[in-house]
Amino acid sequence: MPATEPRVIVALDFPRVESALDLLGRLDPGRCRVKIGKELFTRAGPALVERVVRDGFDVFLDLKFHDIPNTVAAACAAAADLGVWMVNVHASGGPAMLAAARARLDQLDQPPLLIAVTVLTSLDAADLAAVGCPGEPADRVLQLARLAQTAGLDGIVCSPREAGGVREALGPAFRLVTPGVRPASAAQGDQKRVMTPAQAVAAGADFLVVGRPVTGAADPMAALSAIEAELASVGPAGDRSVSPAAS
Ligand SMILES: O=C(O)c1cc(=O)[nH]c(=O)n1[C@@H]1O[C@H](COP(=O)(O)O)[C@@H](O)[C@H]1O
Repeated sequence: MPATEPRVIVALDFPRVESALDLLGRLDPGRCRVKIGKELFTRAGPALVERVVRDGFDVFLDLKFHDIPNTVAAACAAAADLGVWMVNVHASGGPAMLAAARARLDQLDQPPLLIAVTVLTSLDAADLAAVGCPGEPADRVLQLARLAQTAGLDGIVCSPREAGGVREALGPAFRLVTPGVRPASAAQGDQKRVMTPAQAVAAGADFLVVGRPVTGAADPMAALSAIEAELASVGPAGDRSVSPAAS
């Protein structure tokens, strides 16, 4: 992606809609993207998504669809109707579900980017074993990333720790969206597989999803600026000169 494209996606995870609107009013659509996830969507609904799109933001609608193929395909179409830039589904929904979502969005002139969540960044190897998937998160991420690429998805969500391996295996055009991003001074919270912003980009991440390090900071705009400054220090790393088709 071009080095000038905003890499940071601010996760608007707030218990009050007013708090999200307050931060949005201070953000610049040319500077960052925003993510509307389950918390804000459940409180404010599609009308808020449409409003944020109207305000000029690229919106990642993070509802992590995971259901039977027909239901997920229809939900993706509904998300696209809101004008969002990116939607996500769980890769573990399987090949037919991924293919159905892809086929449905392919009917549109300007579909949003379709991204598959691989292994949640809050899980480590012990958590995976507890749900019947023993092994290293990196191996499972790569397996699910291959599945997503084969089904024609535009990229995946993974932790920055797996970005390097996936990038090497699946090439420069496959979008890597990484939450689990923590500036060195930030609390890890419930995230188990994390890296700093600079490390994430150096590893090959295209987009960094950042929530609490910005939204929970005493001065969110200063926290965002510090992340941007850290990314600027990485230079052109990650600039693989691939233009996102749908951005
Ligand atoms: O799909 C996501 O965005 C996502 C996937 C994942 O594996 N881990 C993950 O943290 N996320 C989201 O990314 C955001 C991370 O927020 P912070 O941990 O506060 O930076 C949250 O909104 C999560 O819902």
